[in-house]
Amino acid sequence: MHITLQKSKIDKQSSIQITGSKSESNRLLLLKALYPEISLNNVSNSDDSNLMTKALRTDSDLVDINHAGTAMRFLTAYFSVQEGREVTLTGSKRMKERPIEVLVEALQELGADISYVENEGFPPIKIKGKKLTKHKVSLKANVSSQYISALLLIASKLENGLELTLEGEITSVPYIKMTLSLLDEIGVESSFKGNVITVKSTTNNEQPQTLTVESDWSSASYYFSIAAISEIGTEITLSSYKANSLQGDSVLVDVYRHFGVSAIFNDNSSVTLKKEFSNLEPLALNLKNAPDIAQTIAVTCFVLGIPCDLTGLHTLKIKETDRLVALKNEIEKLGGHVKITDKSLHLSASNRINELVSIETYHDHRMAMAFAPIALKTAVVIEDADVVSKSYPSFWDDLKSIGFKITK
Ligand SMILES: O=C(O)C1=C[C@@H](OP(=O)(O)O)[C@@H](O)[C@H](O)C1
Ligand SMILES: C=C(OP(=O)(O)O)C(=O)O
Repeated sequence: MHITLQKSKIDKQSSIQITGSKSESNRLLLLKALYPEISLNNVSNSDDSNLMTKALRTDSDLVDINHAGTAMRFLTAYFSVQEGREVTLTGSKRMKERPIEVLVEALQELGADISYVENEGFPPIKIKGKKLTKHKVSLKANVSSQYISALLLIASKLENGLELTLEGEITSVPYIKMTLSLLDEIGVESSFKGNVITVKSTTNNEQPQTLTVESDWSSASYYFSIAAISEIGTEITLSSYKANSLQGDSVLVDVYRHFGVSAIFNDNSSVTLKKEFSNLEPLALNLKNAPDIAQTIAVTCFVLGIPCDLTGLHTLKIKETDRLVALKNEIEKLGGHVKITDKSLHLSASNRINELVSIETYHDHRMAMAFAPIALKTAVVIEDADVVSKSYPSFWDDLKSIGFKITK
């Protein structure tokens, strides 16, 4: 479904309730499968979390997680320890191009029985669940933190816990810390010192406990962008957010100050974004800790005519699409100038935006959502707009509710 966003102006004051964090939800859903006494509130209604829920419930021997990267990685670890169970874990065409070797090798090192069904190093994989007896393993930490989180999530159920040694520069660190914080919330002890993470074996925390998922900060990024592009004085209130988030993307609060957007927390349950002033200074930012907001920030800069240098983007090439190439292609269609390397993006200042450009989304929810705020300046077409359901199914309805004019 292609949609057209007419040139729009949003309400001076508006509010949006955003669904739970996909990252927190997918971790907690797995932990709930291991510790059934846990109850969850505000679980994400995203496709990726629905697929995770289904995969954890099914007794089929074929599990297809479509485009869901965290589900693919977390379930690889989960099924490895389901004794006596045999599962083939597969996904979309793109998922079959997203590497999983670092995780598979670490699990095999611990004793897991995993084999590749098509191409070495990539899904689909066949897993024969068994008891893992070893408890020490080293793995490369600069490709994806999801491999590390996957191992940590099952660690407390291993006989002797787990000691992970992380090799090389550690990427997306806040996601690893999120995993450890959630383990701590359910009573699993761990430590993260230097490049070594240890998790204690835990069998006795079967106390009933309810955990509330905070809303998704990556989804909030699109409203930071909308606020930055809107008139001074515009306010958007987002729920349910807290100042002390487990999600690294909450760094948006600091990043968007550059664009004159303030973020004030109200009673630890919502945050109000307000466009306070304009600032056209160039932006330089390393996003290795928050890769999912790179597209949002690049588009905000382009629309405002602000040059930017974004670095630390080495993981973007193996996400839903090669996000560096996708950003360059689409910003250039709109009239911008972008240079990319394998890990950085440079955007030059520009002062015009081509009208009614059709934005290709490459099966990537974040391409669709990041480019939507363009409509505050000029009409734009978003191709395959339903891709947003991967993380934020009601995105287009929510934009309409604050004043965006959207037609099919
Ligand atoms: O653990 C997680 O929930 C995630 C980790 C990040 O991936 P990488 O560690 O591969 O950068 C992020 O991009 C992804 O959207 C979610
Ligand atoms: C990279 C993402 O997700 P995943 O890796 O879980 O597919 C994302 O949501 O931006």
